[in-house]
Amino acid sequence: MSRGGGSYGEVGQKIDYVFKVVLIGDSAVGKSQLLARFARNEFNLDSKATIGVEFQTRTLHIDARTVKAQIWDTAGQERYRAVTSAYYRGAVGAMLVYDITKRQSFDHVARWLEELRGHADKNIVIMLIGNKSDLGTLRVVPTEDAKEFAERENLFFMETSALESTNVENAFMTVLTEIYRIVSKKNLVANEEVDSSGNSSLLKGTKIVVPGQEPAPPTKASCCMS
Ligand SMILES: Nc1nc2c(ncn2[C@@H]2O[C@H](COP(=O)(O)OP(=O)(O)OP(=O)(O)O)[C@@H](O)[C@H]2O)c(=O)[nH]1
Repeated sequence: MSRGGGSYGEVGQKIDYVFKVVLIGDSAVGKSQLLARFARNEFNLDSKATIGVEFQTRTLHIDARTVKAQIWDTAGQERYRAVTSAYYRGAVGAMLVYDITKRQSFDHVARWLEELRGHADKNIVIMLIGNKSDLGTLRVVPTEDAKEFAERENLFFMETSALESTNVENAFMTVLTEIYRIVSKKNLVANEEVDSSGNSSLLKGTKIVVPGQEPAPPTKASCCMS
């Protein structure tokens, strides 16, 4: 996340903030398709497993500010995953995804949360996502179970369908708006703490990504249902 003197986006637009948000969760729960839907409004039913890591960006406006959402995606499968610490570094938001038709993907959510909390900033905004809500007849994870888990763990929660484009925009915008809310509140209180490199440190302990200096990818409960 960043706030600096400002940089300019693809169309010469001034960027006020860059928010890094990571996608995590088991393989095949739909992380890449949620990203494709949010970043490009696309969906691919024959999506291949992610190998390594990639990110996509989308520039949007929150409260008259220009925010670049930088959404990172890695493989759910251990052997294809990116280097964990590098993946979480600088993240100010996380989407923890499970598949409402795969019990195991929900049972693993606690483990993902543990990894996330072990590596990411403690102020990170987390959204639990039950994806594939279009497959209602195959549902094995009751909405209530996930909602209770999210409330207990203090996470946002939504069920989405990347296929039908249900709640995808809502889920990402909720996280990005919450990040923005925290940042602007801190901004008001602290009137910007500035570290030795000149970066403002608005989320305590969070590494700030200066606009225009996106890191290269490493090599190798409130609830809403619509
Ligand atoms: N019915 C339905 N299928 C979906 C949805 N989202 C993703 N899929 C399908 O689920 C499969 C896996 O989707 P991916 O987005 O590749 O899953 P992933 O979590 O990125 O998987 P890894 O890269 O292995 O971690 C693909 O066949 C997608 O088309 C959805 O909302 N509804």
